[in-house]
Amino acid sequence: MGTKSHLKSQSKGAITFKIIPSTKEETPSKEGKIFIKALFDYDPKEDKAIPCKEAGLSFRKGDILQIMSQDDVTWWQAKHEGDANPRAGLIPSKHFQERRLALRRPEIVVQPLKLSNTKSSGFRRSFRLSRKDKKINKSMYECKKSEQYDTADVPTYEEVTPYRRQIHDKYRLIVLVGPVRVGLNELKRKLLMSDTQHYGVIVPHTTRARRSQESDGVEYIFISKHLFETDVQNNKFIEYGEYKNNYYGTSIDSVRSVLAKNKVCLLDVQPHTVKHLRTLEFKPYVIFIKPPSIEHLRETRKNAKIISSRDDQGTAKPFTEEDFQEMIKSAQIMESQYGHLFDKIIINDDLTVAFNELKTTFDKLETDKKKKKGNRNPAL
Ligand SMILES: Nc1ncnc2c1ncn2[C@@H]1O[C@H](COP(=O)(O)OP(=O)(O)OP(=O)(O)O)[C@@H](O)[C@H]1O
Repeated sequence: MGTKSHLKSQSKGAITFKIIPSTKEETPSKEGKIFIKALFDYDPKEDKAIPCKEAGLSFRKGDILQIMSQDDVTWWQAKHEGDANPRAGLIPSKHFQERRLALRRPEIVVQPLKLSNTKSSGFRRSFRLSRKDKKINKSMYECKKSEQYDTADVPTYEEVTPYRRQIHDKYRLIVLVGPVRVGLNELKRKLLMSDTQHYGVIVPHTTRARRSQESDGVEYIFISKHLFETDVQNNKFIEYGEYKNNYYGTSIDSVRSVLAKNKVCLLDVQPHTVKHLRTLEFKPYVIFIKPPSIEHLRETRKNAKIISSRDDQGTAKPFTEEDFQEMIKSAQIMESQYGHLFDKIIINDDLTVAFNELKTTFDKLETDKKKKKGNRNPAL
């Protein structure tokens, strides 16, 4: 969608962040330590190529590893972050892992997701309905190079740097991703209601006519088609789409304005958009909301109603078996294609349990920071 160049040019907002040259994997960080986030699961016992299985270090997708040596081009030495044991284990180097995964690629059959774009009419309902209508660890690490995923088709490792929010820093952006109808809006609404001062959502732009009960800048920011198209040209939108001859979009500035109010900005986007948001300015914490098994969907959603995506008047209908199957299939595709971008996965089975897990995740991030910094400032 081309928001990247714009986002890049705006990334100066981060004060404490240091970029390292993107081509030098071996460049040590300021403290002389290199940390990487694993983007795949690794078990040395399953690896036929490793020279000594006992010397290997197993890890899971999402683990943070500290690199101890990159002297060998094929096998790096690493240990789990925070592990007091000084003994490092062998892990495949980025180059080696990329090469062998690329060779294995034909086996992986991943269907491209049908994603909303300029001409799409099937984008999330939340895009079209105003939010007002619907009442509403451990140490943290963040990406060092927002460009990495653009170049690396094969997810292996991503270099990260310890995340320390400074007192005057804004909150990180919270990005929620999930298949259509999994319950993103419901969870967002509950979060907003739980603390309206702390959480915020963006006001989307639209070119549709304002209705009598609506106010500009509240339900939507109403703009002309011409201006919308100019803004698209200028990469001002994170996502946009067309529905019934009108444009709807989420602008980058609308995210900034929520963060400027010192609120946690809750934003739901298509998964392919996440990589454009992974900038030094936003440092998004990405949560994938996943459906439970089909049996649990049948059980939990038996009284739930969905609003038809083809109907702007809000007509509700019950979930069908097809809706459930689609949700599960779409979640599988999302996870296999974009799983390496998710910081956390929450299963929306029982709504209250999912909400509490979401809340605990945020609270934990904040509590950890408060403890570390010894002050009362919330930090996400
Ligand atoms: N855990 C749950 N248990 C029961 N019902 C749920 C649960 N989560 C969501 N729902 C219900 O499912 C329906 C769809 O949820 P919601 O509108 O939040 O989904 P969404 O992912 O935001 O949809 P869209 O993609 O259309 O924007 C709503 O009626 C909601 O109340």
